[in-house]
Amino acid sequence: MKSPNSLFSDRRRSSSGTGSISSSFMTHSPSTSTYSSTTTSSNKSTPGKNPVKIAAKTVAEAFVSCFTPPEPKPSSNNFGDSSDSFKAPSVASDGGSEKRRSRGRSIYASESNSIHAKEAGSVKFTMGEIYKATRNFSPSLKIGQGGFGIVYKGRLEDGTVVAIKRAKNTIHDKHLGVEFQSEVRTLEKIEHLNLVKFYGFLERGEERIIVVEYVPNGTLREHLDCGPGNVLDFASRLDIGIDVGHAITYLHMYTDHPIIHRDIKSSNILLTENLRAKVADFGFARLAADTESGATHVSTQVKGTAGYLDPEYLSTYQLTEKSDVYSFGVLLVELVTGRRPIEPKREIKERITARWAMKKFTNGDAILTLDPRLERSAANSLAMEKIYELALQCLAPHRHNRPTMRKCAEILWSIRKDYKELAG
Ligand SMILES: Nc1ncnc2c1ncn2[C@@H]1O[C@H](COP(=O)(O)OP(=O)(O)OP(=O)(O)O)[C@@H](O)[C@H]1O
Repeated sequence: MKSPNSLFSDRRRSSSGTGSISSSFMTHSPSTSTYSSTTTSSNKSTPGKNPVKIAAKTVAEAFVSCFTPPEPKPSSNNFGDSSDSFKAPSVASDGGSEKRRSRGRSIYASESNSIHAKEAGSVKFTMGEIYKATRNFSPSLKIGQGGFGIVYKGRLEDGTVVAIKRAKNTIHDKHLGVEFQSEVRTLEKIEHLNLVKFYGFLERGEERIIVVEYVPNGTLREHLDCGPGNVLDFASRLDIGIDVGHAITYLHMYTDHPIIHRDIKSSNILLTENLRAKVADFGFARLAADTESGATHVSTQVKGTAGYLDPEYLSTYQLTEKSDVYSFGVLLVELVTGRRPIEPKREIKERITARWAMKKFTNGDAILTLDPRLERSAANSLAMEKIYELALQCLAPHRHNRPTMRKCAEILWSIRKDYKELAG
C-alpha cells in the first residue's frame, strides 16, 4: 500500500466563500500527456502491466476561515435585476433559437443535430443561454472553483436557479475533457434525491459546460470547518451520513448498470438549507464491472483523492464498488472527528485521521477523537462507537471484508434510531 502522502496531485482549488487557495503538499504532478484510459473488466489481477498513472486529487484544501454559504454578493449583477441589463455576446452557430425538448423537468432540451441531443436523457444548452444565465460569466456569480474549472450560480430562462460548471482550458488538458464526458454520461443516467440533479450541458469548440441543480448551503467540508458558533450537531452529521449512504447505494444498486463514484469526499457533498446532503462531482465516475459476464472488477488507472483512496485499488488498479465503501469509511471518520482525512500539520501519529481514530477506537479511547466542538453526551458517545464500528469495516484493507453500501446505509439507519431514542 502506498502512503497517501506519496500520491500525485494535479489539482488546485479555491473554496467558495473563503477565497482561500490550496496548494498541493504532494510531491509531484502527473504528466497529462501520459494519461491512459485503458480499462478492462476482468476477474484477473493485472498490476504492473497497466500503463497506469495515478491522477489523484489533493485533499490539502486550505479552508482558512469559517464557511459562508456561496451566495453571490448583492450587486448590480444579482438576479433581482432585470435580465435586460446585460447582453449576451453573439455566438456563432449555436442557435439561440434552437427548440428544446423537455425531459419532464422545468428546462428545455435541444433538437439540434448534436449527437448528445439525440441520446436519451441528454439536454443541450446553447452558449447564448449560458451567457444569459450567468450574465456573461459575471465574477459576482462565481460560487466556487475546482480542478475542473469555475462554478457559477445561474438562472435559466424559466427562473430555475442552477450551478454552471465551466471547464477551464480543455484543449490543453485532456483529463478535463475526459472528466467532462464522464460527468455528463453519468449525470444523464441518474436521478435521486441525494444526488445533484442534472439539467444539461454544452460542448462546443473549446467550451465544456455542465449545468446542475444549485445546492445553496455549501459543502460538508465547509460546515465541518466552521468555528464553535456554527457547529454541525451530531444528529445532522448522522443524517448526512445516511443521505450519502443512500446516494451511493443508489449508484451501486439501482441504476441500469452499477456506477462507481470514485471521488466520495466531504468537499463533494453539498448541503441544502435543511442540511440534507447531495453528492456531486461525477468527473471520475465510471461503470462497474459487468458481474453477469463473470467479471469481478474493472482494471483502470487510479483516480480519486488522497486520503480517501482504497489501498487495494491503489496497489492493484482493480476498481469495484467497494472502493466507494472505503472512501465512505473515511467520510464517517471525518463526520465524527471533524478533521480532514490528512492533517499534515499534526504530529505523525495523528496525520492520517482514519488510522489515528481507528487505533484509538480499538484501544477503547474513541471518545478522545470526537470533534471537540460536540457534546460528550451518552447518546453522542454511543452513536460514535457504533459509527466507528462501521467505519472500521468500511476501511478493511481488503475489499471482500468491507460491507456493501446498502448494508452501511442500513446500519446507519439503526444507529440513528437508537440515537433518537437515547437523545430523547
Ligand atoms: N451544484 C452546486 N451548487 C452549489 N455550489 C456548487 C455546486 N457545484 C459546485 N459548487 C461549488 O463549487 C465548488 C467547486 O465545485 P467543483 O465540482 O467544480 O469542484 P471540483 O472541480 O470537483 O473540484 P475538485 O475536483 O478539486 O474536487 C464546490 O466546492 C462548491 O462550493
